Amino acid sequence: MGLAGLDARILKHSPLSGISSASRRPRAARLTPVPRALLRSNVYYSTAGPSTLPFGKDAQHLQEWGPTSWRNLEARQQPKYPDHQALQRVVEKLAAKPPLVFAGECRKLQARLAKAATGEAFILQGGDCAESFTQFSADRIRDAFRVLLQMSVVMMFGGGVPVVKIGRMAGQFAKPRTANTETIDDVELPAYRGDIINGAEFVEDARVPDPERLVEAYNQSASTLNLLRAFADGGYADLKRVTEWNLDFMSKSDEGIQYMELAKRVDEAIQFMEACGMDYDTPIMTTTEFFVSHECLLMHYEEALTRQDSTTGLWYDCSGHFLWCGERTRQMDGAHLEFMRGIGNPIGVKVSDKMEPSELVSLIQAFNPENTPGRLAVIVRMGAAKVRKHLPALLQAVQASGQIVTWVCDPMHGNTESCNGYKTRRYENIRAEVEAFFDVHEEQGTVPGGIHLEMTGDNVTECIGGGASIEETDLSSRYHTHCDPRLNAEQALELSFYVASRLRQRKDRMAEAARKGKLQKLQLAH
Ligand SMILES: O=C[C@H](O)[C@H](O)COP(=O)(O)O
Ligand SMILES: C=C(OP(=O)(O)O)C(=O)O
Repeated sequence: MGLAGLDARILKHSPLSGISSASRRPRAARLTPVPRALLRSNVYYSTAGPSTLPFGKDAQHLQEWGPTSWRNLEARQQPKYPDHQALQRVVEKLAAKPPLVFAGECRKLQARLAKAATGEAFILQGGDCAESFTQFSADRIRDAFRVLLQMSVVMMFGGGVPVVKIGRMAGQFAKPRTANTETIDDVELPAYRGDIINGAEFVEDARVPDPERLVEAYNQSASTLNLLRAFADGGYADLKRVTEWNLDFMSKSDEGIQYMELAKRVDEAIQFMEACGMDYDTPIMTTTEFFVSHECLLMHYEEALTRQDSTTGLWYDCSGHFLWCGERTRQMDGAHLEFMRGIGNPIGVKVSDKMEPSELVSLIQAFNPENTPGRLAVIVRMGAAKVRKHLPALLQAVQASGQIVTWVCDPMHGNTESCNGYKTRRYENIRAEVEAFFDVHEEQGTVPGGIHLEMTGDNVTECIGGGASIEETDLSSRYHTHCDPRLNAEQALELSFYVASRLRQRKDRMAEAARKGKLQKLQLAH
């Protein structure tokens, strides 16, 4: 968003055909105040920049592609709707609705992701595991947005790089499941697959997939986006409000206090720059860019929101700026890959330890045949120990093939465990995976480009540990997620301080390498 310089294209509706049947942790390193870095870190946001096209209009792979070509292939993790005509009516209705995002915004995000691939920016992607109809409220959206803003300030100020903010919001409704059914007390029902598909209550009626839910998800996404755009552009994200973003329940926590110290330094830096004569009232300082993303899972929803950009002729899935392909649906011959390879949005693919290096190279080739920087993020989710074991070979294979991708760490999905009947994750394991991710990149000379988190601005007790000291026995107290456990605001902020310290180290190393390179050149010249 950050609509300054927004290149809003007029989009044509796609010619859709009918539906086929078918305890305390060690503190992060102290951060040094670097006012100039803060200001510099925003510089490239001031211009729209070149619009990176994901592929040429006549790209070979687009010849046989269309928004419906996925239907010829197996689509995993799809609901079985009892009434296909009802589904068809809903898809036609959605196809006539306005796009939620614009092609120009997607291209802008792609340019940001390209920066993250080379270490000139860092991605912060976060939000609910699954958005819910019943928990939808303006306050919850504001609180999630606010924590993401706080985290980005910590990472920008501490790490000295621009942070690209992407919410798992405004469309993150559909969930892939390990099992098709759920059994409680000998009663077996279809699994809950996200509010866009069926209801979470453990009763038979709720679990029947209902196509009308696609419309409700679209409407909720439109309202969420509307609010997010207002927060991003309407004064809430003004850097002068940096000290006001702390959530009330965090004001006395270690993370809240550490954040306030940092925020005051940012505030002083702004005052200093103003005293120097800087004109504060520019969009760079008073607004922010914010993008939205979700898993590209429910194919009929994605197809219905796919539109052709009239200026470039390319197709964009206008349900969100960034879409990712999940670990369970990334088969080379599957419908999800087929659909995603043709859309112009920047995309991601989740990768576990099951991925072989050669398979990853083929997958990247399929998703990004023209090797466009920023087009593809590889989101690694393996668990800390597995990252150290398996990631080096993946990095080496991709490097050897010359492929440009943005490497992102999802430290949530490889660390899920069961405790007292709850699905949970331990903060220490999450942090260990982030640490391993940075370490391995450092060893391999590659670039850690971002972090992907299931998190919330709420004071929930779903993940164990961290400075918040949530214990196993606390899980029952505020466990609100409909699917997977999320970091609460305090835990998420704590993690951002750790990431900031690693970004700072990375920046210092890059500066040192550049200095040595210059010195070497000078020595060679004499
Ligand atoms: O969020 C991701 C998946 O939907 C989730 O981890 C699957 O969980 P399950 O193994 O309980 O189905
Ligand atoms: C399902 C998800 O992830 P994965 O595909 O990595 O399991 C998710 O991010 O919600």
